[in-house]
Amino acid sequence: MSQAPDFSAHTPVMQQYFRLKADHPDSLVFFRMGDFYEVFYDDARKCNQLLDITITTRGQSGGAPVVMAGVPVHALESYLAKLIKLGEAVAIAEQVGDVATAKGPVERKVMRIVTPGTVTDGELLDEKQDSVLLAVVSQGKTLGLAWLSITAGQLGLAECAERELPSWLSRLNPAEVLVDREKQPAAVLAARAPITNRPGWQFDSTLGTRKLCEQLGVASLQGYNAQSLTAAQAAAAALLSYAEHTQGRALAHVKSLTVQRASELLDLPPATQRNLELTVTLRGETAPTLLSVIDSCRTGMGSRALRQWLLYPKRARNEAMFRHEAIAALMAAGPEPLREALRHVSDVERIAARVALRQVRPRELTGLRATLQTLPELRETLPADGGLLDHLAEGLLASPHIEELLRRAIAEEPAVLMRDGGVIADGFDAALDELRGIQNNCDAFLLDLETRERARTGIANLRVQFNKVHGFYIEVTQGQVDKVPMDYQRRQTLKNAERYITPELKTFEDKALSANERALAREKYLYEQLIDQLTEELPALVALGRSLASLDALAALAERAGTLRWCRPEFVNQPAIDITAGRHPVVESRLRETGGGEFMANDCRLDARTRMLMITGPNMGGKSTFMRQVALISLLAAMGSFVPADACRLGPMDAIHTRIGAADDLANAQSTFMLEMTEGAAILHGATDQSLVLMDEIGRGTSTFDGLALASAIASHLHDKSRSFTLFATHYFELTEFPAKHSQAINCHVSAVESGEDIVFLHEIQPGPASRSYGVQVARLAGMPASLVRQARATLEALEAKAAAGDAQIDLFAAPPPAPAAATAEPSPLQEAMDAVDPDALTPREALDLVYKLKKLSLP
Ligand SMILES: Nc1ncnc2c1ncn2[C@@H]1O[C@H](COP(=O)(O)OP(=O)(O)OP(=O)(O)O)[C@@H](O)[C@H]1O
Repeated sequence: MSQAPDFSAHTPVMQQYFRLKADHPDSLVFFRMGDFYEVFYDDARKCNQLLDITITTRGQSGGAPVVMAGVPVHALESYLAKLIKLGEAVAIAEQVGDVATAKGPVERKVMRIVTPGTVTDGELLDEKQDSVLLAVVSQGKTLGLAWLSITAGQLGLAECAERELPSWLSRLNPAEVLVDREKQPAAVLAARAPITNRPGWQFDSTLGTRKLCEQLGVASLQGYNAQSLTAAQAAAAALLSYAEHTQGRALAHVKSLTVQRASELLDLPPATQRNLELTVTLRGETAPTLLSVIDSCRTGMGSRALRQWLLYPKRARNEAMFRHEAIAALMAAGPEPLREALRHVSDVERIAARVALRQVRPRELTGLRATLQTLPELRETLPADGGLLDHLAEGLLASPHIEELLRRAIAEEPAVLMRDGGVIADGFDAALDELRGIQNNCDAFLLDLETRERARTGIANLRVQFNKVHGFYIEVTQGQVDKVPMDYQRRQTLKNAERYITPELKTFEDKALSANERALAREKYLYEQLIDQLTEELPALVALGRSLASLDALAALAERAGTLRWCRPEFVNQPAIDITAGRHPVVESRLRETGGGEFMANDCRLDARTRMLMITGPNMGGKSTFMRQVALISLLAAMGSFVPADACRLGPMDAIHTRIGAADDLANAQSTFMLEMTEGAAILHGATDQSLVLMDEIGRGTSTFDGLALASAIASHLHDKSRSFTLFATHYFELTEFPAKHSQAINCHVSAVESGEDIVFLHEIQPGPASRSYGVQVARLAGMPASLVRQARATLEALEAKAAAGDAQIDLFAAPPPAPAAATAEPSPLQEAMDAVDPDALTPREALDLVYKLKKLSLP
């Protein structure tokens, strides 16, 4: 047994500090001392580095000076925001005892722990993005995932193989990841989030089932189809324990659970999310991205819903079709009245969470009240669509008496913080009104007393007054002091005046001051009671938040569809990507903003007979833009949005894979070419005949022949084996021969015309291969020196002449040569050992052992 540390050599306050710190070794402990939160020793040094606050030493404790730093109480939130961004956890210890009556140091307690994944303060949160806490645990070959957004009140569960984890991490974008201290899955390191170690015993399936059932108020997880997800349940156990631990209470508002199965979602691997710039640009900015173009939401919760729809599109298309129907109805009615009404709506989703955590502030409740008051008007603006809109309208009905309660209970314009009082409305509570009456009568009493005392003493300029430090007093100027009666007791002497108190005034003072204190205490009590009542209404509040969020997101999509002239996509059951006059939403809006000219719309026609487009044409011609726009249109349709096209018909789709050249992944020590091949390999393994694959200039990272050979082999694989819908952009002219031997591929090119020495891009996709690549012209456009361009042109002509006179072309697409025949009919020991290997199940150590073993077996 480990012994409790001995702090007896320290001062009583520091002993108290060390005890709290021992309970929170992984957090910075902010220790409230009067108007400051102090941090000590190593925490102080860390804060000094991270926050740039001054470090000092003061006094002595345990035989050494106390190293400390402090932040003022009023500035806490801004410091917390910085620390959370840096991935730190902070335990906040408040003074909970009575300073006046405490013997020894006043009692202190950690009241909340703020960590990146569990923050709930509006000031610390991104309005448009949920903060997600994720727990990951491995059970055999399966990883269990459980995640929670405390402010949205939503729990999620999933299970996956280790190699699928990066996809989940990029989708969930967690703010903090919990792992088993003893058994951290290696792939978790791919998360760009702080990792928090938790004890192994907390990752327990049985405990998880129990905690989930308790949380959701159900007897079994069968209703969620989650009863067999033991790994995910184990993760949920640790997740819920940690969330409760940081909040210091149960999470009453978390009542919804979503079980995500990768097989039900349109797969968007990390490379796709990155390359298509869905929520962040390749440079890491939040605009211009697909989300920034479609998000014209009026509320933060609307923006968050839209992000969710974008990143979790379903393969089954019924939900998306309901959204299309709702958008059509909103467009027919005009979405503006609804959007106007949404301007008066507060973030009900987050307010509900803060009610549940008992952190809700008075002004948030007036925001909620105003929202509830606009609901009737908002409902008026909703057209009926016989589906989703009608369903969402029902969600708005849920809470008539909450509005009534808030109207009666909370003042018109309450104080910002409860501690100042002035929050509860007059007329709500008789006892409070009476106490306030005493305070209000104060002025009348003082005036009356002043008149009486002036008459009694004959001092015409005598004044009865109050200040916070000295309380009530009667002030007499120095010249009149000799007229003061015997019962006046001196309270304070000033330069020009004396201040007195009388027994009558003292009695009044006691009554008034205690009334003030009692009124404040009464208000606090009433506020707590109000929160109790609101807690009872949480299911209605949560449902209201969801409905409003969805309505806002739909109204934004309707507004965008109208403003940007988007069309309603149609889903069909046959294989098809049939887009008429499609546009790239982000490039088009950038062109419009910068006055860069009109976007050239293009068609894309793929079906069971034509599955691959071999796209050629000059650099800068618009190949990447075209390919991306096909993917973005498919994704927008799947999430339930209208799409930037004149018409769009889409068959079933299970994934969007992209391989688009990016900068070297130096951080992971991978060369451009290695990355290209790794990503390419992942696509070839994953793509099916229902996948959309974008291949942009694959093979360019190596020598021409290597690159060409690989590119053609990859194209063949996609065409013959995967049979995916493939857009294949290339600079290898040789590949324009590909369609001649592959019946489901056709050539197309982006058009450009030469005018003199210059080149004009038309950005139009035309049938057939490009006639030339115009690389030299593009270099000229880019400002290469004229002499260099002349030299390049001469070299190019020489090369072309040589090629024309040369041998017949090699057949790039000939069937691959047969694999060398096996030496014997029996499999060799080496072959057998290889067959037994399951690469995904190996630890690095086992992999190394295996290499030794194989090496040995391969020796003659
Ligand atoms: N359809 C279009 N209408 C108008 N402008 C376009 C269109 N397509 C592309 N552009 C413009 O041309 C620029 C280059 O397009 P893009 O990057 O798609 O060319 P690319 O052929 O892929 O070039 P590279 O081969 O060098 O990668 C875009 O940034 C955009 O400004």
